[in-house]
Amino acid sequence: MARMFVIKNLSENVEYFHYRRVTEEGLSRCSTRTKQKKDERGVQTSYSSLSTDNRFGTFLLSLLLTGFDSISPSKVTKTKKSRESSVLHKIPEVILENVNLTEEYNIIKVLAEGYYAKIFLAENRRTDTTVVLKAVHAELTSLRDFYQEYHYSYHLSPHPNILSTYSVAFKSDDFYIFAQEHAPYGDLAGTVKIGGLCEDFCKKIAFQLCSALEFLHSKQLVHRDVKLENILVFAADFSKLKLCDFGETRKEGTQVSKVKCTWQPFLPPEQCDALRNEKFTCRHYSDCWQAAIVLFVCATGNTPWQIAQLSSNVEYMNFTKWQKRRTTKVPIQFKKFTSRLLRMFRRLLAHEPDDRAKITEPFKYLKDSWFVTKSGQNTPIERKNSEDIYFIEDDDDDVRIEVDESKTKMAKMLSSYGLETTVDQKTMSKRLQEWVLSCETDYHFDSDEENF
Ligand SMILES: Nc1ncnc2c1ncn2[C@@H]1O[C@H](COP(=O)(O)OP(=O)(O)OP(=O)(O)O)[C@@H](O)[C@H]1O
Repeated sequence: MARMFVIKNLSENVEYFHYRRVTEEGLSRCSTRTKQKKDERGVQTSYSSLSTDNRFGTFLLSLLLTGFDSISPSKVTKTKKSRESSVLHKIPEVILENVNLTEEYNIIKVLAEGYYAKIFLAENRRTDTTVVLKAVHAELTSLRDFYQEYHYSYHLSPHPNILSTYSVAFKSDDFYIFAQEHAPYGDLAGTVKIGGLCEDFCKKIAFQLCSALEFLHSKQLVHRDVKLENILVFAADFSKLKLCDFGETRKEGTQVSKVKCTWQPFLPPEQCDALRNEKFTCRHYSDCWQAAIVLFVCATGNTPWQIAQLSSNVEYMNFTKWQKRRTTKVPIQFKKFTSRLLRMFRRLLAHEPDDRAKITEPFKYLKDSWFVTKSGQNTPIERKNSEDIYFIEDDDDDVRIEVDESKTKMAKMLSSYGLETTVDQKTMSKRLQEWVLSCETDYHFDSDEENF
């Protein structure tokens, strides 16, 4: 009984600890979120506390005590950063309790099954709570790797766009298992249709995905496997999404090898040529690349290329030519996008990792139009009255958009006086061609064209 009391208090303190972390990050919705987690975890904790007379109790205590580090009075002199990294980057050694899965849970169905893991929708027989159990094949995964995934999943849970993981982890037969909340609409891969989603949905996805990744990056963590299958949907209108699967998550700067069983079109160029076990440094720029590919797929229903390899892929080669302004021809698969969104893709999909924009880049474009309208117009809608800072950049793209706007205004004014200003593009191109051919100098066209 006394032990149960201790655990309950500890779990409350963990909630307090999470609350502190969330507020320190300045995240909104933290109080409701914390309350919700407390309810969810309350149920789970009661399950855990019933089993305290075994080794799992010890492991749980050590986990909870790790969380305590940051509020222990003896550690108050530690800086915020070192406190966080001592909790987040220290993966404790654990011994998992053996649980009879079918005795404890009623397995409702298998949600997904891969090479390494099975995902069950299950109901706890004692508490009647529905949870998702991620069961990792013990033969194919070391206990340390399993626990690392669980540790990151659990400690990143406070963010509203990261899947909540409960304080329940155990071993059952050939599986290491931990429990998470259930996403009723599955993952993004199952919801993105041919042709892609509407602009509004794409923006919601961009905001939530990048918020989650920004949170990870602020903790010096890199997800490394950002793809549609790892973004779970909680609302049909995409107003609630959560990032999951932290199995490949590593600390920034560590030596890693290629993610196993990954989908090639999502690999950043610097990883395409890496051999299977070749080591390279883990950098957050790979998440930026993958997030851009996710957004591209959401917007179009396709990946922009099969592999980001200059030597073997024409689509990627054409894209880099345009990106480096060696041609003004926008790659066909990007034609759907406005100049603003093209700019975002150009910056997030930079070939060199160091040239790539940060994960917060998409936030700059949330008030712009993303898709070219049917009439072929390429003008951002909400710019005119927008007071946001995103347009006050000293950048050639923005200057150009200002010019476009002035042109539109001028055209409107002239047409109100009966003056037609529309230009026949074909005639103009022909005249331009003739003029170029008539010039003796070998002209080099700069990229200062419509889509930059
Ligand atoms: N909490 C959940 N709610 C609903 N569906 C889920 C949940 N967790 C996982 N899934 C489903 O299971 C799939 C696999 O989950 P997850 O990525 O965690 O497993 P994995 O074995 O690490 O996958 P992979 O290694 O192939 O990326 C997800 O793409 C999703 O469709």
